[in-house]
Amino acid sequence: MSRLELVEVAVHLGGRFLVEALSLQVGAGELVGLIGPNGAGKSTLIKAIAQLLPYRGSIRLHGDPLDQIPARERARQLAYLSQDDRVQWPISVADLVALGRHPYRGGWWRGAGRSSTEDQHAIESAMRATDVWSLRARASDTLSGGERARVRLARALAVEAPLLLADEPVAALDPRHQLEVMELLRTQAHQGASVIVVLHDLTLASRFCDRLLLLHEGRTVASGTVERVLSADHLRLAYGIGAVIGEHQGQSYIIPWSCESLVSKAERC
Ligand SMILES: Nc1ncnc2c1ncn2[C@@H]1O[C@H](COP(=O)(O)OP(=O)(O)OP(=O)(O)O)[C@@H](O)[C@H]1O
Repeated sequence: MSRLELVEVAVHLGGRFLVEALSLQVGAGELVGLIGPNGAGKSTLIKAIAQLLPYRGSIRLHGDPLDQIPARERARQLAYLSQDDRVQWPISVADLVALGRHPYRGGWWRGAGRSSTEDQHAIESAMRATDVWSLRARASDTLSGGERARVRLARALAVEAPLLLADEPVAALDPRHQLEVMELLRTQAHQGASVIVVLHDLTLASRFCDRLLLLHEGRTVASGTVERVLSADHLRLAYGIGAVIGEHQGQSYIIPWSCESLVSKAERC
């Protein structure tokens, strides 16, 4: 059984379908890349899986409908890294990352403030893995964009959830940190997590993901292996680009090269 199973998922908002008839299975140990142009529905789909948007169809985790899993249990099972990187208050980096352990703590009447040895271990190892340990005493609202992105990823990793949903975790990062974060996500998967990552960098998607789902206008254009999804035809269809697709050390790299005429919805159907 797949750990996460989406069947015919649709999100209808603002009078139109933002995601339509989308099915996907993600197993334990898989890193799945969600790609597609701006407005394709990637964040909408991730938010629906995270139960932050109403949807039709079925989303199951370990065979159970996600919307019926009690909120606290769901918060332990599913870590969500949103695209929105605003930090509104001067919370310390360590305290922000520690919020990832909130689902493991009791309510205020059971000593909510106390963190266990496991909590402290999870927080420290997430901060070290994302290279933010040295920032732990800093106020989060004074960080650079890339530092903030890594702190937010640390918070998601601190949950130690079997399902990790990461919406554009490398968008603000320099090339070295991009590679490090992708390695980290792959390590999470190798250690047994199911990871879905939204990416715009097609080479990172190709190098690190086990499978890809290419969305356009809320629909699946292609799904499956990197080779199958990242074809010249699919890139032209979804993004309206011509791309240089090459190979280095046995892996593909993709350089967006030219703007091609966009294929209209009517032509695609
Ligand atoms: N709450 C909403 N109500 C109406 N329309 C929405 C809502 N949220 C998103 N949309 C629209 O749905 C479409 C898909 O948005 P979404 O954020 O999922 O795209 P995306 O693929 O993540 O894009 P990007 O790469 O730009 O982040 C967009 O056209 C967006 O304007």
